[in-house]
Amino acid sequence: YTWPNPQLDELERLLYDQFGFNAPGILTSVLPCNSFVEFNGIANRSNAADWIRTAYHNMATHNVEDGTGGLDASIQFELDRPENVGDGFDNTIGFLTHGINRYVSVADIFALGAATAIEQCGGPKVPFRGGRVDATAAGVPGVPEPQDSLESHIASFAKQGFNQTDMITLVACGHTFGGVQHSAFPDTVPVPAGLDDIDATFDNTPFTFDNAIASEYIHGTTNNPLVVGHNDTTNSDKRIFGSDNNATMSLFANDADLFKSACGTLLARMLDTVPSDVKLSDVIEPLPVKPASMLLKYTGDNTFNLTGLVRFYNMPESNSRTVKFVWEDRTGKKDPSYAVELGHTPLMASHGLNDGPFTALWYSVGPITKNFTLLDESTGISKFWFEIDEGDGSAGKVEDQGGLGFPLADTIMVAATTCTDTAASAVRFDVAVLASANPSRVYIRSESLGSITTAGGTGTTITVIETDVKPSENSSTSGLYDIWSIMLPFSAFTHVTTSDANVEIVADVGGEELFTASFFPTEEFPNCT
Ligand code: HEM
Repeated sequence: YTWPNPQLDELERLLYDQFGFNAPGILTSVLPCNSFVEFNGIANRSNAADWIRTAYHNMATHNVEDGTGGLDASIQFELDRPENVGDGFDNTIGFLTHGINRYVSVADIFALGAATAIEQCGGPKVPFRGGRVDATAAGVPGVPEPQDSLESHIASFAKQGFNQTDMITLVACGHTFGGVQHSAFPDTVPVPAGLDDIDATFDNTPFTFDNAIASEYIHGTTNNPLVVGHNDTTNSDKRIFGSDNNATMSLFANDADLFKSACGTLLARMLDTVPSDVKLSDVIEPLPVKPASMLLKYTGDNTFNLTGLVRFYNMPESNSRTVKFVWEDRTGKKDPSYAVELGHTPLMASHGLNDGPFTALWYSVGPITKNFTLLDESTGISKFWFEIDEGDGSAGKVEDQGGLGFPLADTIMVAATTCTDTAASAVRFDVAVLASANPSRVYIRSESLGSITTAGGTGTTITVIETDVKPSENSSTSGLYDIWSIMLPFSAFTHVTTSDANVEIVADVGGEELFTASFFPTEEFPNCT
């Protein structure tokens, strides 16, 4: 995709900036994979298993015939059903909803959580698409249960869009993690004397993705409580795994790579099973060159202050490299003076999922001592790109998004006089508006989180808020820019999130939507005096 795209930028960041510099750190709370969540002291529980099971149970009520159900976060309202017994769903919802905002739905973070758990804990790469839409009520029931017959399981998976081989595969891919808990399935997992609860694992490696689920089953060494449980009625894995005379499970037992790649494909299909009116994005690949938080501030003394970062994906550290930030002015003119060298220290490195030995390096827009670049108000900026010189005699390289450049409109920007009014629990946004651009509308885009409570549970809602900014009296501070202002209460943009998607300023100019980078107003700007 092309930068900037607030939704895809945010999802890309959650996927690929997992560790190190500027990492949001939401999804890595799955680590370590044997992270034992203290649920009444039950060993063998893990976030990874819970996150994967939650995604499956949410998806499992999809109906291919009428296109309803799928990964739509409706599970939040379905926790009173016998088919959703167990505390793993609450655990997952509690963790993962920290990562939501107006660009990341609850359903997307459920899918991201499952994909990350699988990949970080030894599993295949699960190609990720974004754009899931949250349901606001429970869907129809229909998650398969262990006591159901094989015929009913085959029919249930067919309704979800999976054939019998897919069913065997998907159950094995899921049940390579975790196990069955006594408290949820007392009949299936009896508790030894002296213990309140136990978790009987599906294989001997419940915290990692591997083909032990298949090899132990095929070699007759399995303790899987859904295969060798004392009550054959609930031995659903036994019936499912054996339903093609063990053909599929034998293949998986003998070929770990085959199992891994089959799971990569099917788990991606599982996560991409959404109501038919939802359109998912293309698979999100890391952007090779990704600007982040490129925020222009209007200083009022004939300059703009530009802060921001750029991430170069898969770039090794080098002492001899120089990276230049080069721009074009408001009118599209270039000039040798429109360039500045970027700052970098070896600490400015990050990495993503465990799918290869790569590092991403970050550079700061401006020398590291200042971390900003001053631009001239009279000439401004319209787009930028990067020029990389490895300092080893090789030819320099231009990174300009395939010739497009990276657009940066100076039509609207936040003014440095923006401030926090603690007494009023609000932020006064001062917005510098390029008078000649004559925008038909300027507004602040933010969100508020709410909730819907039903008999089956409480779900989080994300409401986008648009607050219009109006021209203020005595607003003109220079011939070029006017300052428009609005007070916005904290309630419109503060909530539990460690993501940096917070507010942005948007302008409609000649039918085009221009927007600033997202920023945290209360962090970026001082108290009003
Ligand atoms: C016929 C289909 C299935 C049945 C009957 C079934 C049944 C079960 C049962 C009874 C548990 C124990 C839950 C608990 O004690 O809290 C469980 C756990 C689990 N299931 Fe399934 N399952 C099925 C398919 C799947 C699929 C397709 C996946 C994912 C791809 C999956 C992923 C998991 C995971 C990861 C756990 C472990 C949860 C934990 O340890 O907290 N299951 N399943």
